[in-house]
Amino acid sequence: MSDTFPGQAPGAFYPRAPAEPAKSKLDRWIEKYTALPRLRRRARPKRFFAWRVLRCGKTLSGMSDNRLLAELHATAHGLRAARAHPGEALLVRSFALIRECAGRELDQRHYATQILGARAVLNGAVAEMQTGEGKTLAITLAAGTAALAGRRVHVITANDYLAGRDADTMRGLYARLGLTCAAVEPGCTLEQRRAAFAADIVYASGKEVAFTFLRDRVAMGGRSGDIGLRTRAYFDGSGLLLPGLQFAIVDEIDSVMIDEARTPLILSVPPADARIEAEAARAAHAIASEMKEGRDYRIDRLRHAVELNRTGCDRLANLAELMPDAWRPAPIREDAVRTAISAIHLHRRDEHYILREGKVEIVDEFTGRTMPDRSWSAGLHQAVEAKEGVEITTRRVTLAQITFQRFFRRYIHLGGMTGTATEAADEFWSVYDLPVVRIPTHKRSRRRTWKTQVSARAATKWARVAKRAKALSDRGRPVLIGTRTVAASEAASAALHSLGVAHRVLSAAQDADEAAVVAEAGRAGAVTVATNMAGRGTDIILDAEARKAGGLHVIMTEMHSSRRIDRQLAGRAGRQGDPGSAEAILCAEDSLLPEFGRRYSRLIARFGGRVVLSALSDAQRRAERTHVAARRRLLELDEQMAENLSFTGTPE
Ligand SMILES: Nc1ncnc2c1ncn2[C@@H]1O[C@H](COP(=O)(O)OP(=O)(O)OP(=O)(O)O)[C@@H](O)[C@H]1O
Repeated sequence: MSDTFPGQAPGAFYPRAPAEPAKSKLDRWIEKYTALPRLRRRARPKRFFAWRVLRCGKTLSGMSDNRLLAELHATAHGLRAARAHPGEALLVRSFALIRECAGRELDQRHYATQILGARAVLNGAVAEMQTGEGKTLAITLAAGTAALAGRRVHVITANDYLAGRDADTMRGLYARLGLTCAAVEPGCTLEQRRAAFAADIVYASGKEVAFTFLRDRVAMGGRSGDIGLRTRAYFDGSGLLLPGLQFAIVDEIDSVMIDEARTPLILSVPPADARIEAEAARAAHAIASEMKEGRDYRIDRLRHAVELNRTGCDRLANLAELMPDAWRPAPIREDAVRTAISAIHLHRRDEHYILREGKVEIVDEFTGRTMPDRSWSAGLHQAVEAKEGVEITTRRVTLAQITFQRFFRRYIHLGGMTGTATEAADEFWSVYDLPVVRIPTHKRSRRRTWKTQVSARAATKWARVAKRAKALSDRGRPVLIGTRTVAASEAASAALHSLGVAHRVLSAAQDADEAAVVAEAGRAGAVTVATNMAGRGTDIILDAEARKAGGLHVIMTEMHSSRRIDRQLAGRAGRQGDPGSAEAILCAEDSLLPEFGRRYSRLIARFGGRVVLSALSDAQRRAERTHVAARRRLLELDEQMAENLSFTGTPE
């Protein structure tokens, strides 16, 4: 089956895939047995292809830089002429040239497995390459080839830090290929953003590109057809920031396109009457603080919902004059107070959010990072601000919104890589039409998984964690302690202090010197406490002494709400055939349990570790199912909204 990589809508002003209506269940079912196997076959590892690239590389290694450049020009010309079906020989040539340039520029030549991964991406698949297999370098083969063929490539990373880091590392290689490369920094001006997106290869987080696309959609002002856009560009400059959505390669694709896909992206502006909004949020908070759980309201922690009872509603009716006029009608005041109660009881500081310079910043559960430019919707953000007594920001007016699911489907070509795709293979297919293929590892993994320890109380857990870290660090092994929240990082840090273990902490609250902390985490005897920030994409490089002592040991101190995140954290150890180990030290008070079944956490604590472990695993599976259902609901709503809008004449 021949290789193919589209990405170009010939001659389009703003190339992007059409917004297709949702497929019926029957269509999906038929495609699962017809299209999916075909796509998988096309992308699956073909060792002969890798062998041809390596062999071609031998002929290139003796060439001068100038001769190599001439070869590159000829290959780029061939790729452009071939359009969507370049043929295997051209791809082999292009891969071998990029590989040779990487050898000269970075002193790293792609391994056969990286060649297979990149080929899968070019063929529109998700390549599952184990953690530490070198996806960052593998992506350069796919991105470089697509850019040489004239496509505008977006390499989407899991966060802004990785976008900057990867662009900086690979810029020299791309320059050798005659290609420009840029990273999009959050908070940059529109001009800087436009300049960055003009590069051949752009590294950016998914959120940055999606927001830029939303801005463009607003700027298009309903003209999304080619002629409309060209006419507008002719009269007043295009004003658009992106050169369309041609070719995306998504690193850590499950994090970007699945975990982050639970909330829609919203482009918004502040409203006119900000002062009254703030007054209402403060009044609702004051009333909510007077009310009592059980007497006035009930909290369903499983569903994250608050219900006012009769007494609560009556009490609120008596206090209604504290609210501004517009908030006095019963449904509105009740909604505001329910939100305030939820802010008080269901949203915890240093877990769901942190306070930085008087501002509430949401902490993303999956990445452990703060999301300074995001806010909770429906007044919740303001309610949390009122609870914290900080300045209340205004609820913003929505200009445009899109879900990640619908955004990524607008790319003409889509492919990606991750270490953890299998668990989400069904979702990749049903939502994005992406098959998943497994790529073999370069070297056999030497990572050992130790037996999980479970205790009843959190205090015992932290003491065990600190003891383990001390014992290993004394033997010269670096230790990474993975936590789920900022508060847990503090607990781990206190336990380490009590045993006199020197360590560093990396969390959403202290992310300024991330690169420096990561750089030191692989030194012999180093102990690092980190939230999920270090759980994905982070490359902890061991020094010789640490390698000799047995490599990095990862301690997971809590299960996450998805098995993929646990696997990513363990994957910091034993990379590229290095020695290493990972273990979980858990307890019955871990927050995964209260979130999904606090009712029985005390009960199971009385039983042994096996019961707690199976309750935790059960809670994890339940959390996964809840999240899948939430994403499906969000997508259905979004598709419905898009259909209604197109019915009323707005096609995007
Ligand atoms: N071909 C190569 N030759 C030598 N070193 C390599 C090669 N490819 C990758 N590496 C090194 O392997 C390490 C791991 O690479 P990288 O961080 O890209 O892995 P990854 O697959 O993205 O891991 P994760 O899934 O954890 O994000 C890096 O230190 C990188 O420099």
